[in-house]
Amino acid sequence: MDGHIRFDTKDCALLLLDQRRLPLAEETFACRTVDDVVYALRTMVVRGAPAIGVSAAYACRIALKEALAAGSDWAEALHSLLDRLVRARPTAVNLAWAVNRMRAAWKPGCDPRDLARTWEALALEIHAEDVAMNRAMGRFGAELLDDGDTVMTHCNAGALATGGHGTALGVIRSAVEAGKKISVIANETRPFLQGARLTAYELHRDGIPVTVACDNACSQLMKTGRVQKVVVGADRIAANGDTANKIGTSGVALLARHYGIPFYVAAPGSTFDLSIPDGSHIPIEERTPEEVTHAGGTRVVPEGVAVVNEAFDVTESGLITGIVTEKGVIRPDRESILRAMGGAP
Ligand SMILES: CSC[C@H]1O[C@H](OP(=O)(O)O)[C@H](O)[C@@H]1O
Repeated sequence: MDGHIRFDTKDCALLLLDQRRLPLAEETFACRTVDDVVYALRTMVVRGAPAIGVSAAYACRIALKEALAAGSDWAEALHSLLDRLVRARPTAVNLAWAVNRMRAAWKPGCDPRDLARTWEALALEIHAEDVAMNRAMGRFGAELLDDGDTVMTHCNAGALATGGHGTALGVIRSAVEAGKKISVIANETRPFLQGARLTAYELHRDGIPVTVACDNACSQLMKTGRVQKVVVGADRIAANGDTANKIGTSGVALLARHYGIPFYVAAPGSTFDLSIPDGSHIPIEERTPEEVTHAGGTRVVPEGVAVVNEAFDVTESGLITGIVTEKGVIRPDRESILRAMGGAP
């Protein structure tokens, strides 16, 4: 699964596989303005913390083209456009991480043509790095899985959520590549159904056995011995290991602890936010009520009834068995994280 995030240099366009349409249709959504990219991020044409970061890196090149239309004030206009990209989604730290990395490569007073070349190369580098990190993570994580395991996942932390290969699904793919027989239970993950639509789509294409389960089946599946491991992705990991991920993840972690099932988080270094001491500081995105009031375009909640649609929750580090990173599997505690991630900012 690759090619879901592409940049057309000639057209200066970010080409995205439209994840809102999967699994029924494989359609490309073309972004030629920052407005297009912000729309794509907010409506989850592209989603998944690392994929959001990679897309934003390419989008900086679009922002530069747009800013140059402002003439002599192009630098000020560009900073404003980059700020709009960062504000598109608040929880996944990879978005700000990628844009900040692009900004750091922008030498004040440089010729915009040089900046365009620098940014195009850097965005490609960020994309390639993400895939390489996922493969390194996969190798480390695959050692945690045993032949014959059924692994529960939540949401989609696959190739579609990253630059390629995936984080949680990257661990599973690498275990299969190493010859282990792995099956997956993919929690459907209401309300956007990333598990039912995207994880199932990815693994079915790969020939990896996958069963979709209702989110509320989790306890029953664990209690009856049908889950040996849990591996999930992450959107932001605080310095103490508290981890923000798709809503419902903390409940899965609590149930895994109750039933004595190892619970792993797989995430690259770009997902760690060492500037915050614990998960209470992680902003939680509130999404549109329509994602809850409607299913498949049909209203399922009576008009006038309130809904809550927080897109993420935070799993306390004490519920996490280990964090799989490109640098190895680390304990979810401040000392281990700072040692692995090179110290506090
Ligand atoms: C590879 S981590 C992907 C991470 O992002 C997802 O959120 P969303 O689909 O809203 O972007 C979910 O939390 C995944 O675990």
